[in-house]
Amino acid sequence: MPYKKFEEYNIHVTDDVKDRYKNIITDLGENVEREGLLKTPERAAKAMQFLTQGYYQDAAEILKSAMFEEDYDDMVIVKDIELYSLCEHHILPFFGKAHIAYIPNGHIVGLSKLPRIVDVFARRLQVQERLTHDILECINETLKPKGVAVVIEASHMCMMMRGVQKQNSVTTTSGFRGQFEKIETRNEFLKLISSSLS
Ligand SMILES: Nc1nc2c(ncn2[C@@H]2O[C@H](COP(=O)(O)OP(=O)(O)OP(=O)(O)O)[C@@H](O)[C@H]2O)c(=O)[nH]1
Ligand SMILES: [Zn+2]
Repeated sequence: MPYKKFEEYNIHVTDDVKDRYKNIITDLGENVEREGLLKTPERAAKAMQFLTQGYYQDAAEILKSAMFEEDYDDMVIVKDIELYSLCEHHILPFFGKAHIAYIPNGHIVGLSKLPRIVDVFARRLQVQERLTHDILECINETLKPKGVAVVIEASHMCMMMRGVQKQNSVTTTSGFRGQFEKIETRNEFLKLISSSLS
């Protein structure tokens, strides 16, 4: 998908999405003309566009914008990165934490860029497994580190508010590339994030 600024996309899509929300709310049995709902289609359209803005952002460009030459070749971990995404099956939220580690290979990356790319991939219709791999592969292909690891723990509203209605289940997904495929390196990472794991 071509990269387009969120603001550009925002302007021309809002009216179409707003009209569709009007129809959905009416079909659900509500009166869209009552005072409390008058602005709801527009608010919902803006909220949904915000939550899916990742389609119009380029995660690799974000990483490339802050890569610095550096000899450091030990593990770098950013843990407890909160994330909010939408499950592609029900368009209901899933939310939790991402933990990311990499071992530099001549370049380090600006730390804030890791949470930023989590948001880029989370703000799309997702499954947790693909979200995990999107983040992993983006770092692997762009930064070309000696190793990269991503762990995501999340709760899915589609399993809480409806369906199976389980309030306490947490889903963990993980991906490991390069040196993290070695058990000792992987274990060191898991130990360092263990206080954050549920
Ligand atoms: N693997 C995976 N499954 C997910 C994710 N988010 C939601 N799901 C599941 O997607 C599945 C869709 O299954 P279906 O049987 O087609 O849908 P459903 O009838 O609404 O299923 P129930 O949720 O069991 O009521 C469900 O089992 C959800 O729990 C995710 O991120 N990863
Ligand atoms: Zn779901």
